[in-house]
Amino acid sequence: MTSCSSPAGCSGQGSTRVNDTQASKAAQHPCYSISGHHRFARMHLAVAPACNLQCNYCNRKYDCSNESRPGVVSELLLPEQAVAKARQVAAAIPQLSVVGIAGPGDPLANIGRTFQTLELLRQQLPDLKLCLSTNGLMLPSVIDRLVDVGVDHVTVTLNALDPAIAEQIYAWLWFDGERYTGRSAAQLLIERQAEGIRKLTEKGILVKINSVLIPGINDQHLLAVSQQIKQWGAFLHNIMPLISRPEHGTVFGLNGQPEPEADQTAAIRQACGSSMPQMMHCQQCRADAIGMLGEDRNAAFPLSAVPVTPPAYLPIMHQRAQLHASIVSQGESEEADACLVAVASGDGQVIDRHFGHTDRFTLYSLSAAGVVQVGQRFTPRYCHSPQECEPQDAGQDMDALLALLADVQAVFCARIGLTPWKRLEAAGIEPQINGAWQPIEAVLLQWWQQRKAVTGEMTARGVA
Ligand SMILES: C[S@@+](CC[C@H](N)C(=O)[O-])C[C@H]1O[C@@H](n2cnc3c(N)ncnc32)[C@H](O)[C@@H]1O
Ligand code: SF4
Ligand code: SF4
Repeated sequence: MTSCSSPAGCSGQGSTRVNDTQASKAAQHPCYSISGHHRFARMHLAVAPACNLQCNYCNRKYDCSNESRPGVVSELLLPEQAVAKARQVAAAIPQLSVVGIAGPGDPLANIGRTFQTLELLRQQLPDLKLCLSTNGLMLPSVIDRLVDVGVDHVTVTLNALDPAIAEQIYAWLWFDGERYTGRSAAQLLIERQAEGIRKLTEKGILVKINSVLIPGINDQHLLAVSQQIKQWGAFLHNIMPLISRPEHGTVFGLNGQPEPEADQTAAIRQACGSSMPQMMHCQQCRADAIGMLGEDRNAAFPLSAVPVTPPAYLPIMHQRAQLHASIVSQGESEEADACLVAVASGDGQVIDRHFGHTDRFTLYSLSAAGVVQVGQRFTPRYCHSPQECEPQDAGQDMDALLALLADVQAVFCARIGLTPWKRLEAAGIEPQINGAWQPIEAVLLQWWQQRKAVTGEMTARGVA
């Protein structure tokens, strides 16, 4: 399996070692992986207008289709509109791998709209990575919901650990129906951010920390931030230069707070790189950006042009899986005997899930490039308890599951009932339980070598 020791080449002498599961999760996220950013696309859904915090560098009232900076959008979307648009974009941009919510306000200050969007995305686009960007104030309250809906990348903006510094950055916040200002607001925010980040990393969610570099306020403090987030298990640090123009109408812009020079940003990133891998390729995107990083195709997808009846998704998903398999295995998966297989695993290391109980399958491409993870697909669950593992009537949900997996050649799981076993075989998909409780990579490699040997023998004997 492809492995790396830092977030795919991001700068950082003191890179924490990254395990295979983390590396595979990051590889297809254009922000979390430097090698992924030329090859995979992202889409931000602007469903979250409100915020529970006021940063002195942010003004979301400013809306301009030509301007590219965080917090700016052309159109706000309702959850259903956002998901319809995501389906349209998924059909038009096959490199799409991630759909995220990054504002224009804070996703967790709009909890109803945010989770409705995430749940609809999970149901209708079961293979796309879900991502979220938040100030962290409400994080501790929603960790389990994020895990349940399958969000596995979260960005938290953490500008300071010291309340004396933080109170210069934030004007006020709302929490539990109360307004906080000054030191007490700063203290509360930092406590909630710390708790949220620790809980996310404990759950195995990849956490990226954004820190806005504000000269004269937190520039000397970001090394301490980098060191602390490493302790908390964050994956990547993204130091973003402050954007502070008077015409944006922010407190900092109007007060003449200077933006950092490029060499100051570079020097601070380099210093922080001794603690944490640094993101160097952030484009400080709009909250409705679409496409590869550095490009924004949002203008090509106005809400007025979103089809009322979106195209059927599964054929689009199957085609995209072939493309992504070819990208992650550097074209090797296009060879004749390359194939896609699905694995039921909870921890991404061992085949440990029952076919009928797993909430997701991990897809692997087997080719000359070896065993390479291609992504995940969330299941429409058809069996909800061990007593139900042999459904008398393998009906709708089993049909949906077979449609989800129609492009794979084998399914590896720890256990499977007789009825689904037969249904898989009838659909031309090989059920495999021989690798139960064993490491995924070794099992897949062995299966693939045996398969190649059999295919080679048949070819030699002239069997079609
Ligand atoms: C618009 S926010 C939306 C998500 C969430 N509310 C947050 O603050 O993390 C996305 C990112 O843009 C950053 N940002 C907003 N205004 C900025 C500015 N004027 N200069 C630099 N970064 C900015 C935020 O700090 C955050 O990391
Ligand atoms: S938390 Fe995010 S959306 Fe809210 S004011 Fe700060 S930057 Fe803007
Ligand atoms: S703002 Fe930076 S981290 Fe966020 S999507 Fe754009 S490139 Fe990625």
